[in-house]
Amino acid sequence: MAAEKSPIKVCITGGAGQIAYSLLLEVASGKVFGQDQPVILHLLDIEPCLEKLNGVVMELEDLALSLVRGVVATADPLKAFADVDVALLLGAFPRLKGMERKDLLAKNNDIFRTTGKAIDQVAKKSVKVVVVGNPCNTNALTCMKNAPSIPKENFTCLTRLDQNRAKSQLAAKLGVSVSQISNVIIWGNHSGTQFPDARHASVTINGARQSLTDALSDDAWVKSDFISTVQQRGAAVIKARGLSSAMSAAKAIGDHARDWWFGTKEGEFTSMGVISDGSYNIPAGIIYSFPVTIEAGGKWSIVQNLKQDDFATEKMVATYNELQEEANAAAELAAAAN
Ligand SMILES: NC(=O)C1=CN([C@@H]2O[C@H](COP(=O)(O)OP(=O)(O)OC[C@H]3O[C@@H](n4cnc5c(N)ncnc54)[C@H](O)[C@@H]3O)[C@@H](O)[C@H]2O)C=CC1
Ligand SMILES: O=C([O-])CC(=O)C(=O)O
Repeated sequence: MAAEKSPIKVCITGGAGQIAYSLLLEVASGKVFGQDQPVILHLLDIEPCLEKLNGVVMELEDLALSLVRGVVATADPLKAFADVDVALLLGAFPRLKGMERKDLLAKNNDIFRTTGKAIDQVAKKSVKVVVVGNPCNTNALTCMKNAPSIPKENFTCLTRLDQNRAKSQLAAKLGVSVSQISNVIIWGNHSGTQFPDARHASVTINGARQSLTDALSDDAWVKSDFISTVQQRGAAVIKARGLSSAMSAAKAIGDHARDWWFGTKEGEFTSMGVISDGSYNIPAGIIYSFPVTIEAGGKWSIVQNLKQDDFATEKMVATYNELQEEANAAAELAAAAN
C-alpha cells in the first residue's frame, strides 16, 4: 500500500464569509487537491466574526471528512499563514448594488498590505496565493509587493469565474455541454473592462475539435452581447440576489487552485491573473489575466503567439489602462499609510 501523503496547509481568509461557506466543502472533500491529499485548514477572519467562524469549525467537524487533519481558526494573520502551502484570500468587503469593484480599493487595499506582510514573514516560500477579494487584480499586486521574499509568480488572482461564465454562455448559445468547450480566454481586469475572448476557443462536436467561432458563425454576438453579458454578470447576480456571487465563486476558486496544483490538460489553457512580463504588449509589472498553461507542480507560462487584431488590441489596452489607474491609486494609498 502506498504511504499516505503528508497533509498540506491551506489558509482561507474571510473564513466566516459567504464564499468560504461553499469553498470549504470543495477543499475539505478532496475535490481541489485530490482524494488522497490530507489537508489542515487555517481559517482567518476578524475578531468580531470569531464566534461565527467557530460555528463554521463545528460544521467542519460534523462533516466527518477523513481528509481533514486539523482546523486552526484565528484572527491573527501570523498564525493563519504560518507554514501554509496555499493561501486563498477571500477576506475583504464585497461590493453592493451600484458599486464598481474598484470602488472597494480604498476599503480593502490595507487588508492586502497586512496580508502580504504576514505571508512574507511566515508562509512557505513556495506558497501559492490566489486573491479573490476585490478589486482582485490590484489587491494581488499589493499583496505581492508586500511579500518580497516570495517569488512574484506565486501571486495570482481569480478570473476563472469570468471564464466559467463565458463558457456557460457559449455552451448555451451552441446548444452543447460546457465540457465540449475549451480555451475561452479572459484578458485583463476582473471588472467591467475585462475582455472575454471566444476567438481562440474550440468546441468538440461528434469527437471532432473545431474552431468555436466557425461553429457558431455569429461574429456580431461574439463581439457584443457575449462580451457585455460576461462583463456585467457579477452585477446582475448582485441585483438579483442582493449579495454577490458565492457558490459560483467558490467553484471557480476550486477550479483555479486545482489547475494550478495539478496542471492544465494537454492542448488546453486557462485564464488567471498573473504578473505581466510584456507579453502581448501589456507592460510588465501588473497583475493581468492571461491565458496560461500550467505544468504539474504549478509552473505556469503565458500562452504566446495568439493572433490579435485591432478589435482585440483595443479591448486589451482599455482593460490594461484601468489596471494601471488602479495600481497608481493603490500606490497612493500605500504612501498615505506609511
Ligand atoms: N474575483 C472574483 O471572481 C470574486 C470576488 N469576490 C470578492 O470576494 C470577497 C469576499 O466575498 P464574500 O465571501 O461574498 O464576502 P463576505 O462579506 O460574505 O465575507 C468576507 C469575510 O471576510 C472577512 N474579513 C474582512 N476583513 C478581513 C481581514 N482583514 N482578514 C480576514 N478576514 C476579513 C469578513 O469578516 C467576512 O467574514 C469580496 O471582496 C468579493 O467582492 C466575490 C465573488 C467573485
Ligand atoms: O461582482 C462582484 O462584486 C463579485 C464578483 O467579483 C463577481 O461576481 O464576479
